[in-house]
Amino acid sequence: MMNLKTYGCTEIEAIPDGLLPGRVTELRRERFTVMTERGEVTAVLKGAFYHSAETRADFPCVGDFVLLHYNESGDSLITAVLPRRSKFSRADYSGHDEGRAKTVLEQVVATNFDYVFILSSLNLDFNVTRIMRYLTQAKQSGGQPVIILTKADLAPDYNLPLAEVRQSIPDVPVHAICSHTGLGLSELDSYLRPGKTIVFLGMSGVGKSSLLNALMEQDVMKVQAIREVDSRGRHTTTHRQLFMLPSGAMVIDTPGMRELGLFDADEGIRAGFADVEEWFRQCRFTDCRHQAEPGCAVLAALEDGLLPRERWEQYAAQRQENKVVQDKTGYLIDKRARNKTVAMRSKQTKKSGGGKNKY
Ligand SMILES: Nc1nc2c(ncn2[C@@H]2O[C@H](COP(=O)(O)OP(=O)(O)OP(=O)(O)O)[C@@H](O)[C@H]2O)c(=O)[nH]1
Ligand SMILES: [Zn+2]
Repeated sequence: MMNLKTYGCTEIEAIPDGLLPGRVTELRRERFTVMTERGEVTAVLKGAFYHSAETRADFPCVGDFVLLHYNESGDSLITAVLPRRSKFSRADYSGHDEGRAKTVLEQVVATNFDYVFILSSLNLDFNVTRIMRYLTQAKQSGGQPVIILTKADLAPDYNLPLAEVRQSIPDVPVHAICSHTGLGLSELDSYLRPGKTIVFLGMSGVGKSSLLNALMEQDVMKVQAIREVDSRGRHTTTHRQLFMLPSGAMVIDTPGMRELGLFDADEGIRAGFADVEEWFRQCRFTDCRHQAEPGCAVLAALEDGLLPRERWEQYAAQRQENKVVQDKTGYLIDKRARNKTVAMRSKQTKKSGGGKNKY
């Protein structure tokens, strides 16, 4: 029999009779996969849950420990979500018409992790300020941050940026790795202990899938280059979102976790270039592209030397780089909205009895 301790369950007080504890390893639409001491089961939420949950954040997500009514011959029923020791949430705008954000819902994307690996690549877009922004996010989550500098093979001398990060952020461990050669991976052993759970935070393309594959010692995730060719489906063989590593540690990798990294990239530019974007408000046209438009405040500021040309070029380069990331974010949001519409439609069909068998 599987012991739930293997899945990082520390202690559950007084389990009511007839209920079985488990950990959510996967969530698709409204169906959950839960690891329990009786093995892996599929489960749905008990109806009462929909009435008693006060906010969306109360609904279970990947990483949660839950209690369920075990059903041998069909879906088990999740009756409760146990208290979380850490969590990441994102703002969910999907319930609203475009451009008309009302109350923004909190959507939880991963829970009960011990470590937050902040991944940042050592290639050209290496940027300590961005790492610090992720660090703020990580600290709020309740997990313990660890900074991972990826693609060490692409840096002429990775010891330089490594020293720079260590100096700027002295209170957080920093490691340089290469998922392709395995360089530095053994330094991560101290985190990869049985029962420990890890999440990855970082921009698209920093090497999250590659690191997961390296730690899994097999290809469970497609890496970007391959994915662009087949253009569909992130996963190779599995839809799993909580991975058990050979070391006994676990990695949670949900689409929502990946989106967190994407959103931050855009925000990071806004925060890092406030001095540049401030000029935009003085442009004559609100949709000014700051190229050749009359009354463009940016062009005037460049002319007068009030905005250093170098700064403007840095900004433009970052924006360009981020465009790829934003397109991807848009794609994910669209996809989420589509899935939701489909789910709602099927619910309505069920309600009106359209989907039922005829006698
Ligand atoms: N040279 C080098 N390239 C790497 C390394 N790790 C990942 N890459 C490459 O970087 C690209 C992106 O890697 P992924 O692992 O797909 O990145 P990701 O963070 O999962 O990206 P998203 O799925 O968009 O979130 C791929 O072309 C990888 O081959 C590394 O250690 N060294
Ligand atoms: Zn302008």
